[in-house]
Amino acid sequence: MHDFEDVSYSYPHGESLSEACSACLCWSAAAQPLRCEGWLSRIHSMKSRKFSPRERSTACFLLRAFAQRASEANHRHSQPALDGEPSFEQATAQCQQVARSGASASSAARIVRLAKLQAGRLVDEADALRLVGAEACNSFHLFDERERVRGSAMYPEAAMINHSCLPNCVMTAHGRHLALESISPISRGEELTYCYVRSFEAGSKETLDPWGFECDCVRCAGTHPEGGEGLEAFDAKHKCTCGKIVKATMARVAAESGRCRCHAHNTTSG
Ligand SMILES: C[S@@+](CC[C@H](N)C(=O)[O-])C[C@H]1O[C@@H](n2cnc3c(N)ncnc32)[C@H](O)[C@@H]1O
Repeated sequence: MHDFEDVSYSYPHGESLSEACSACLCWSAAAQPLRCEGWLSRIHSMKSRKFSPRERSTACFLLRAFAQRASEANHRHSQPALDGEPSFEQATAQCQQVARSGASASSAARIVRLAKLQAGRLVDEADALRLVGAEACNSFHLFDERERVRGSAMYPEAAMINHSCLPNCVMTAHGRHLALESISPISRGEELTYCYVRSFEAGSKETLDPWGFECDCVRCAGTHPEGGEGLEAFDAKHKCTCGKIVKATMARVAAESGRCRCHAHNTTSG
């Protein structure tokens, strides 16, 4: 098991994956925010209500990203703060405080307003959308023992690993640790891949649709050297009854007992 200790960004109190995102802002399925038309007006309309931890963390992430960007680009740094608005440093500190303590409706609204203001001044809308998408696309959910999402974390090394519908690894979360385990022999120099989606429907374009990229893996490109038979053999060996791609032993146990063990496996403490 490999521990990715460098958790550079995390936020507590995530919400259940099964809940639909109320504002289409930040959703586990990555690139969804990128497609959200009129994102800035949506964030604006959030002023009127208390917003969820997921939404809050997106706003916080944006502010931090903008703050970092500003400190890297000195000429931008010289822009004066808008009347009555805090500096980047103050805004970032506020964000962190809100993220730590949980936001009241008014401070949440303020953070959102700040994010919108800073976004408007420092990055264009496309850039802001790209940032939100990148955050969602590159972070991993942390699950509790009942497989509810309790948070998300950015693991920079793990974020470099591409998806495949015919992967040679599986990624599992053990508390705050991610484990990347091989499920088939891997040649030297061969790319490591795992399947991004938890319930995998072979050949279904919709499965990956929310991620916003077109998969070019061997299965999707139709270039498996053994053709359909090779794919069927892989699925028979590695597809759990729940649809997830797992280690062969787990798929076998699920097939024999009729009971999926993915949940237990995912929540085993590392
Ligand atoms: C978590 S990142 C993986 C690392 C990324 N390839 C990089 O170089 O930073 C996810 C992004 O990688 C690309 N990607 C991952 N798997 C892919 C696949 N099977 N086919 C095409 N693009 C893929 C997509 O652009 C996706 O949004």
